[in-house]
Amino acid sequence: MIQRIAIIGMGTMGPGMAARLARAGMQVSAYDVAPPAIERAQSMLGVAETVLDSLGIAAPSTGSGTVRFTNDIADAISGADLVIENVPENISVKAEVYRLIDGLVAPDTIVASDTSGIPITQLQAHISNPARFVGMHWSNPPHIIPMIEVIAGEQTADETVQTIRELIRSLGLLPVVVKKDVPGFVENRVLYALLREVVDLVERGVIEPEDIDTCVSWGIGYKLAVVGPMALLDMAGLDIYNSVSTFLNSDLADRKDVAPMVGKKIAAGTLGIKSGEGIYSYTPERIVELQRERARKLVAIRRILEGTD
Ligand SMILES: NC(=O)C1=CN([C@@H]2O[C@H](COP(=O)(O)OP(=O)(O)OC[C@H]3O[C@@H](n4cnc5c(N)ncnc54)[C@H](O)[C@@H]3O)[C@@H](O)[C@H]2O)C=CC1
Ligand SMILES: Cc1ncc(C(=O)O)c(C(=O)O)c1O
Repeated sequence: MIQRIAIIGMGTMGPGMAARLARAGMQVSAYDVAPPAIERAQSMLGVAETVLDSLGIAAPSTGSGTVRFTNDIADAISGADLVIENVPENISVKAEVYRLIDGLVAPDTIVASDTSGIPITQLQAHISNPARFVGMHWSNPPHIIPMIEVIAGEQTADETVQTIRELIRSLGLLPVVVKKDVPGFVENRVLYALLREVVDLVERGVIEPEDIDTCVSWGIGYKLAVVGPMALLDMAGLDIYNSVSTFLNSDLADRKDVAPMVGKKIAAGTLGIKSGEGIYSYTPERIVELQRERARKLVAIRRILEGTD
């Protein structure tokens, strides 16, 4: 049974994951190579805990369920039943972390990666016990979004997939097992198809960013939270889908590279919220306000969808 979990990498995703796992009674140890990241993660943990309170996900009454920060990877991993690698989406950075983990874990410890879409088969080539290596892809913000993808690589044992699936279920979350180790898995294949199209539409001057956000959030986004895309096909009618696809599919964005608009913004140092400007501009006050407002709305919607409101 999984009780002790080490998270390696405490940037954007780590603190929310740690908070959520601790609420389920897990003993979490949290490590990052960068001391400022640990400092930031400590305050982000507090924010995530407040959101979990508002979701009604109470801390265990038994005194279990803690998050312990450490700047020593051996200390973080010692005694862990599960190690979740959560470092940047770069195969050589991840491989170097697996090399370190390899020398520290017990033979039966499961090592999971929160990769957004690097095939698990590629990642597990860098670890000496690939049968115990699995993809565990959380969605951002991880303390609020209940769905987690579970992905086996070619060498992952079925038992490893089942253990992680059961762990996610025991947290009260929704595991989705992806049956083939395709790049991007499923969530990001769907998201990136949408992102490629919206960036293309803005780049071609078809629509302004604010208007496409309204169109997607209040049109398909709002609807998809209630009616999944396969169910939506039935709601619209397969004959309609067939008619529209006949003229539309060949006109959809299909570029293989990344749109120039994105490269230009990155070259100018405008990366989004983290640099104060991206598609939109953000003041520090606006960032705090947006984070609060988004968490509040996501919590409210989730409670309604779960029927708890
Ligand atoms: N940002 C997002 O929306 C999502 C990201 N992911 C995936 O999760 C993983 C982490 O992503 P983020 O949290 O966004 O990245 P991030 O860049 O915000 O944080 C990564 C953290 O890893 C630390 N780090 C770097 N090298 C390290 C090492 N050798 N040992 C320990 N720590 C190290 C960095 O100091 C940083 O704090 C990536 O694989 C990413 O693709 C998955 C779901 C959503
Ligand atoms: C833009 C973007 N890219 C990747 C991910 C991910 O799931 O890995 C997300 C996310 O929201 O979680 C994302 O927004």
